[in-house]
Amino acid sequence: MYPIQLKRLPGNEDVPLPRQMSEWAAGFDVHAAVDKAVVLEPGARALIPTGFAMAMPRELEAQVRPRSGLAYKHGITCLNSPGTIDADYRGEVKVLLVNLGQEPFAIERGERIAQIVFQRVPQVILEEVEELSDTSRGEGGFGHTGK
Ligand SMILES: O=c1ccn([C@H]2C[C@H](O)[C@@H](COP(=O)(O)OP(=O)(O)OP(=O)(O)O)O2)c(=O)[nH]1
Ligand SMILES: [Mg+2]
Repeated sequence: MYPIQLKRLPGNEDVPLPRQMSEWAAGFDVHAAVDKAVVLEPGARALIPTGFAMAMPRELEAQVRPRSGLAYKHGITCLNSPGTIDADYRGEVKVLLVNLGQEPFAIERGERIAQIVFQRVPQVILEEVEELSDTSRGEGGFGHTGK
């Protein structure tokens, strides 16, 4: 169990903090902290505040992912999916939504707009070399094994 600290930002006492909607849910739903409804026209995008900031252990990241219901019913998804929240980020968590549907969509205050999933990030060291190890794939990629 990793401790995650959530800080509610001023003026957002009425906006729920992220929460699981079922006991074993991987994602914690996050809520829109818009002052008034934001209408996303088809093709438009908007950066939606969530009313909280957080701190997590260094070995974690949080991914901001779309909710499948909003995507399926309304074409609303996260443009930069999955969004990356770095462990050292202390600003307000925001969700970059885009409307890929055919109709305008209103995002209301308090509405669940996305979900965050916590992941462990391996610590790595990058090193520059002259040669890479041989493999049977070599430089093949982008469909070279067939359709
Ligand atoms: O969906 C997102 C994606 C990012 N962020 C915040 C947390 C993250 O740590 C920071 C930077 O995100 P990212 O590294 O994806 O963006 P960048 O364009 O590389 O910005 P920066 O130069 O600030 O790293 O923005 C969010 O609140 N929501
Ligand atoms: Mg970055």
